[in-house]
Amino acid sequence: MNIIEIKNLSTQFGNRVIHDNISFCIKENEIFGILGGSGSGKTTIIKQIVMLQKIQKGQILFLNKDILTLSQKQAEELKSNFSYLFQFGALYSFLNVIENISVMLKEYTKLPNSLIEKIAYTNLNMVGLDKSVATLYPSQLSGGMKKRVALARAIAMQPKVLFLDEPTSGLDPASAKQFNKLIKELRELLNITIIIITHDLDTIKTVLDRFIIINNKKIAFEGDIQTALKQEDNFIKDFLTINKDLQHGH
Ligand SMILES: Nc1ncnc2c1ncn2[C@@H]1O[C@H](COP(=O)(O)OP(=O)(O)OP(=O)(O)O)[C@@H](O)[C@H]1O
Repeated sequence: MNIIEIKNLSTQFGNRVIHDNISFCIKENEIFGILGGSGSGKTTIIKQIVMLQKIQKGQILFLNKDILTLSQKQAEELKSNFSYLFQFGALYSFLNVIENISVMLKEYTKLPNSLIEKIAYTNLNMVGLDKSVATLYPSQLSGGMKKRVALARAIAMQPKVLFLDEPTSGLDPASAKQFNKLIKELRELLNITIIIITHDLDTIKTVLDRFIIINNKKIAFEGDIQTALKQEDNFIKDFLTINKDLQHGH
């Protein structure tokens, strides 16, 4: 079952064409990657899916419904299905860990504080952090811990679709590997669809079920890593440059 379908999407800014008639589907419960060079329009697609950026030409369907035909109320409801972990998704420095995780719940739900706190602690646990960090402030956390807290905040509202923009950037290789493992565990635990923008070959190899590579305004590749590695296309080969590493599985 497709959760999101992009059909014949074309986008240009001024006279600069970013996407030229691109189409692809994201299946429910998969971990899907959007890959491509800098400026290839990865973020723009995500912004269009979550209705932060206007669709200029083409269609985007969410669970078979054209998002351009939604009423204001339906659009708001749709948006509540989405959650993000932005690349520089900063935590509020003046709030401690548990308060950071609770922010959205406090703002957008009418749940009693005691329940919000329980949910926040559950989410803290889900991202692999001990409750002893609950009262620490962001400045007291490592980069990997900050990412985990931001992830806990992103899943607190129980989204159907989670968007991760370069989730492992800035992490050392070991922390990045652990974070990748966590992403897969969360998909199982929460039964959600995860859409990732990434350049991290370990993420591409071990986390993504399928991905697209955008090049020169078009989709240069759509499929899984095994299929990608068999492509003769030079651009795809170059894109997966460290493919020795990929093929040998370490
Ligand atoms: N609202 C906008 N108005 C004008 N130009 C824009 C707008 N949004 C994006 N662009 C341009 O469109 C191109 C694609 O941007 P986008 O952020 O989607 O790329 P990206 O693939 O996510 O890049 P990166 O990997 O560097 O984050 C860029 O050249 C950007 O400057």
